[in-house]
Amino acid sequence: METAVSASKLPSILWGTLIITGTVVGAGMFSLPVVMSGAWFSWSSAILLFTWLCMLLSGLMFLETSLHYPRGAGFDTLTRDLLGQRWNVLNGASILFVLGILTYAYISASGAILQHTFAALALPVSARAAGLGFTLLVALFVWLGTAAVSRVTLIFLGAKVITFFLLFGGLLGHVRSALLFDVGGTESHYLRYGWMVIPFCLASFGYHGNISGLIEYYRGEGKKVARCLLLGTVAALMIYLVWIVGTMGNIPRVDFIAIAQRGGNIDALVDALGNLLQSASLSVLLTVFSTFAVASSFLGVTLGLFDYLADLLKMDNGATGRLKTTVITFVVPLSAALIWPNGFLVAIGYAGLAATVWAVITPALLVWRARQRFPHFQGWRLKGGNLPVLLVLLFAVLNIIVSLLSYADLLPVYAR
Ligand SMILES: N[C@@H](Cc1ccccc1)C(=O)O
Repeated sequence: METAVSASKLPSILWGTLIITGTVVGAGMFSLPVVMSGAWFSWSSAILLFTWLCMLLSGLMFLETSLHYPRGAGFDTLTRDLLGQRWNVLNGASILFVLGILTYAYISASGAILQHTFAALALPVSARAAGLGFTLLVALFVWLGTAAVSRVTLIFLGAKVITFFLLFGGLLGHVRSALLFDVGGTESHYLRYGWMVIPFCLASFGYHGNISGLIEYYRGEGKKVARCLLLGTVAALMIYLVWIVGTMGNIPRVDFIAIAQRGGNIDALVDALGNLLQSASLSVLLTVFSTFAVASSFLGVTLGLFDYLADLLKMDNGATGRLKTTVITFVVPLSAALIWPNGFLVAIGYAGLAATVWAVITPALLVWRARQRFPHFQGWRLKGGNLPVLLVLLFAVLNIIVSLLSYADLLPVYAR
């Protein structure tokens, strides 16, 4: 028995770290340079760092709560048991909304980036047609199932990582510190543009749907999972910092106004960078990187939405059942993308607001209730008592206020 246990060793924390980094880094990243252009580099980095801390803490709170329950128990079980059915319905609705609006964002992003790629190959297609075609392809993989998706995702993820390093090696070499610190800028107010950045940073650090899976993967070993959350989010933070240094150190702040006017979508950003770099190989890399980056996260999020809907609607897992679920998964986001192809930035902002419920408030409330209900727990615990819980709740309130003010047009916007 002893040998059997030690023979099946737990997987290395490297894999868990990769899973977390893979989920965290996605569409949100492409919204950052544009929405951060008002607050610019220094303030935006500070806001990014603060958001990272709060999102890591909320993830650890969800982890601590999960350890009181059988392995595999997810948001639904925990929330219903500790916070009641009413909050559980609200929480479920916010999960569904975030996955749905992210699917929309990916369709609009993939249309724009593929149109750009085809144009570079002298093949004119419309963004709508490209988005539609690509979405049907993704839908096919989702219909085929998790095994197909995980293989394709692995290939895309590999391509994404390799092109990221090649590209940013190149981009960082071109960074000019005068641009990064906006030395010649005519405006000295940066912080007032910082508020509206917060929900976008929140969306960019969302990963909380993957924690239950990871607990199962490490067979309830809380300390290992906590390490993966820490390392995985730190890796994402590093990637984001390199990304904003690479973009803000190459594109002058004023140029972002024109990028935002083109809908703030990825193609406009890629265009601006490509023009400034004057390097054909870097432009190609940039296009390849953005295509793979969008494709890999697109598959991950839509598979999440598919599973969630299949479970919610109790759909069967046969070919016809899966086909029905696939249609339900894509029909609303795809129709929205065909009607409004330029809503990428707006969608990420809404995702940030909705994710505040399930990725920030719910984990804080869960851990607070769980500590009352199981006061003598011996397993892994987040240190610091109520202080982190309070910090995370304050962060949630700040996000809600900022989002509402922003929708009421009461916050200064630099580029729109
Ligand atoms: N962090 C992901 C989005 C996401 C949000 C919330 C949960 C899961 C994923 C991105 O940047 O695209």
